[in-house]
Amino acid sequence: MGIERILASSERDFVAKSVDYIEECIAKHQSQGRSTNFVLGLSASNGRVRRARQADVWSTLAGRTSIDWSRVCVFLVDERYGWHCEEESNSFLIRDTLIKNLNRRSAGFPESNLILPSTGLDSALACAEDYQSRLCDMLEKEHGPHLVTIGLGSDGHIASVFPEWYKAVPERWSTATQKTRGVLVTETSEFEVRTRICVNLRVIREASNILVTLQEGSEEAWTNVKRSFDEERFGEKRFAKRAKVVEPTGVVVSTDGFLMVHAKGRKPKPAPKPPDSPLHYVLRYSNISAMQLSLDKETHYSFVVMGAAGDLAKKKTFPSLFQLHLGRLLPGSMKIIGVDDPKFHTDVTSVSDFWEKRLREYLEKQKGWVNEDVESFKQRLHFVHVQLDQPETMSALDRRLQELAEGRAKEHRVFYLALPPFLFAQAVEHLRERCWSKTGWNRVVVEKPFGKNGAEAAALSNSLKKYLDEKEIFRMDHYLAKTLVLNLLTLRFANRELGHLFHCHHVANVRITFKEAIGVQGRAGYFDGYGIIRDIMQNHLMQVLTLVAMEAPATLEAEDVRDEKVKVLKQIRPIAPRDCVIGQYDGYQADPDIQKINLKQGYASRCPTFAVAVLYLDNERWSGVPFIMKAGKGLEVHQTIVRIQFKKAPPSSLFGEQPQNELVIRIQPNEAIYYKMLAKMPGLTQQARDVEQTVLDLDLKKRFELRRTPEAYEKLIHDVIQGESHNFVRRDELEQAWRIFDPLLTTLEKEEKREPERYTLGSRGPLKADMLIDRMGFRRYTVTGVPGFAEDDFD
Ligand SMILES: NC(=O)C1=CN([C@@H]2O[C@H](COP(=O)(O)OP(=O)(O)OC[C@H]3O[C@@H](n4cnc5c(N)ncnc54)[C@H](OP(=O)(O)O)[C@@H]3O)[C@@H](O)[C@H]2O)C=CC1
Ligand SMILES: O=C1O[C@H](COP(=O)(O)O)[C@@H](O)[C@H](O)[C@H]1O
Repeated sequence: MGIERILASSERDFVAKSVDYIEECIAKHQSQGRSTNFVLGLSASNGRVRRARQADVWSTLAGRTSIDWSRVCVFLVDERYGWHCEEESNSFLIRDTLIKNLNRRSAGFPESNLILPSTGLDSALACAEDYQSRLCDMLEKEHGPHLVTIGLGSDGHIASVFPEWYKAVPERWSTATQKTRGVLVTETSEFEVRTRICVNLRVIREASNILVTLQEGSEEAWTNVKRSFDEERFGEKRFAKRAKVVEPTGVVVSTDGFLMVHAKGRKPKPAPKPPDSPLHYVLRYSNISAMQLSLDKETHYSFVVMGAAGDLAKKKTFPSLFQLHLGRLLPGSMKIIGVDDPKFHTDVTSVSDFWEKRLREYLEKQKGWVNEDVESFKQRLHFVHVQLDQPETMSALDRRLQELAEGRAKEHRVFYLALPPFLFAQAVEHLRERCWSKTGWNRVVVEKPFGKNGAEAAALSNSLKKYLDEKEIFRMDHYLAKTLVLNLLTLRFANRELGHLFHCHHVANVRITFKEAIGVQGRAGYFDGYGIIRDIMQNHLMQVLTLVAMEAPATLEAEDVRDEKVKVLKQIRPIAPRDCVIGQYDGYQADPDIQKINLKQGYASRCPTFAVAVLYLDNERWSGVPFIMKAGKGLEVHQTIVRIQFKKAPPSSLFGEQPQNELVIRIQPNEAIYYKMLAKMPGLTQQARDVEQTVLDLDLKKRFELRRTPEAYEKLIHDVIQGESHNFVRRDELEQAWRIFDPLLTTLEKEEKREPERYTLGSRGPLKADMLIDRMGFRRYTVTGVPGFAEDDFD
């Protein structure tokens, strides 16, 4: 009886050490040439963070090839009963991780060796009885369990034996500790699923090995179990005497961070009353290995959000940080510090204001968390006031960050500027002078807009350059982290044959289209100063175009990818004003913010909420192929699509007049790649008329069984912390993008003062835009392959 304690220094280490432990137990059993199967009892955890950790352990375990999986039986230590969402059950988690991965690599695990409760049965009792009979037969036959994994809860519970449940009714404790193996129906008010199916403590304590994971929040429960256990075994005096050199449980610290057990002692006396944790009871009979995630004592991370009380921070930055927290993707020792100026946001004066008035609404909208997840996220959060016109407040921020680092040797800092661009330079100057870590790296994230034209962007870059090295600047364009934008290089260069189709030999035109159904509500003030060309085309769509058109980079390293992007950008001609149509939706002028602007400037806003522009690349690959960019707000749908329309076969070719093939990459919503191509319809004849356009379809959600695709902001924030800069915009990319758009913007705004075409809110945009697209040679084929044109069916 005793405890071996295993300390893991990071999430990755936790998973590796847990899997190593389980693998070792199984390998030892199997190498002894026993005739019985190894019986592994698994329990899941509550809360998204812990379940994600569990899922990682089980998926990784499935990859261990030293295990003979045909000789392993797996059962569930506990399950939620009456949970109507199947995906949240523990059985689903096992199937979705361990079993799925074992099957994927044909590891020979027999389905009959998986024993799970049937929660579809009519009552919890019937479920428990049924499970007990199947489980106990297996345990009897295999002389198991050989290993049981359990977590310790903050209330001291293990598996689904909750102190509140057995303390409420005295007989329940004897049921939980009955002399024969059994399955219980228990209850908890702690978690969203109250009724539980759980093996009794006899099953757990009979296991040859028990692995207890001590998760966030269970430290106190763990200390209490140890204390009362030691008092029972050694008495208080012995406890005090031994405490100096050896932990009271008999645990000796070894230099590699593992704690080894040398517990010896008397026979335990039966507990007079139910203990505060069932773990106490199990400990009296079993050897236990306790796995604990300990915080990194060397390195501290601060993620500082400047402008934390603003719109971007609450809508994008903090929800993404929360998701990363839920996915265990933030370093354990990372603190998140919201920083704002009390002059601008007088309602936020403390961290609790910040939580209540800014974050709560947006974070609680996210799915799949439980209170523990929110509480552990809150532990990371701090709020500090800084006034950029009072630099000493920046020094106070520095002192606060040092305090939070608690004397760790290395301190890394991310400064995320969720600020208007006119404040970037001032903020960076003060940060660099007063708030720069001297013991670790510093990174600054800036958000678009990067100026209103090339000259402004260059001035901004120059002022940042005064204080920062280019590798310390992370210019964010969130389109670069959308799942299918990230996929573009893979699609083109991993599929070599497909890559060859991206060439003027085959392509008639390329369309890159962004449509938003909403207008500029709430952002009119900002938007009117920029317009759709600067807001969407010059950055987001230009980045997409670059990835569609560029040559293969030498490697996937950041600088190689960005070098190649700059190369193709340099080959793009500035847009000719005749190749552009702009529009504004009806009702834009009625926005109260726009009316104020109109009054001030003395004329009705000419800001485009819609634009189509045609770009040409002067290089071997793309010569003569029009790239048609379209972006609009207040349109008929919300979607972003890249459509590569291939050349038409000659009229007298084998199959006559046929629609053009298209490769479509739907970036959002519902990420998909589909290829509209020709096929012969089933039937006896084989004529040109039997050919029809059909679709080869890759729906990413269905194909990869994705339950949730990460938000682009999550990916980019994670990249910043990792120091991965390939999805951020380099200064020269930005300069090139402005070179392409600057002449067009000058002509539209200063020379022609062009009035935008009006279009109905919720329509496809102005007719003139379709006429331009038609002139560029794009032909629309309906789903059945019939050509169509806007004039015929304009809505
Ligand atoms: N995996 C999947 O999920 C798949 C889904 N589909 C769905 O099937 C439907 C048809 O797909 P698809 O054939 O690719 O796309 P559409 O027929 O919807 O659009 C094809 C092209 O025609 C243009 N267009 C549409 N309406 C008009 C119009 N009235 N006048 C002029 N041009 C027009 C569009 O341009 P513009 O962008 O300017 O409107 C677009 O570029 C879509 O809803 C698509 O999502 C199809 C295949 C696979
Ligand atoms: O950067 C911007 O992007 C959003 C659209 O982003 P998405 O990820 O929802 O496609 C747009 O609404 C906004 O005007 C623009 O500034």
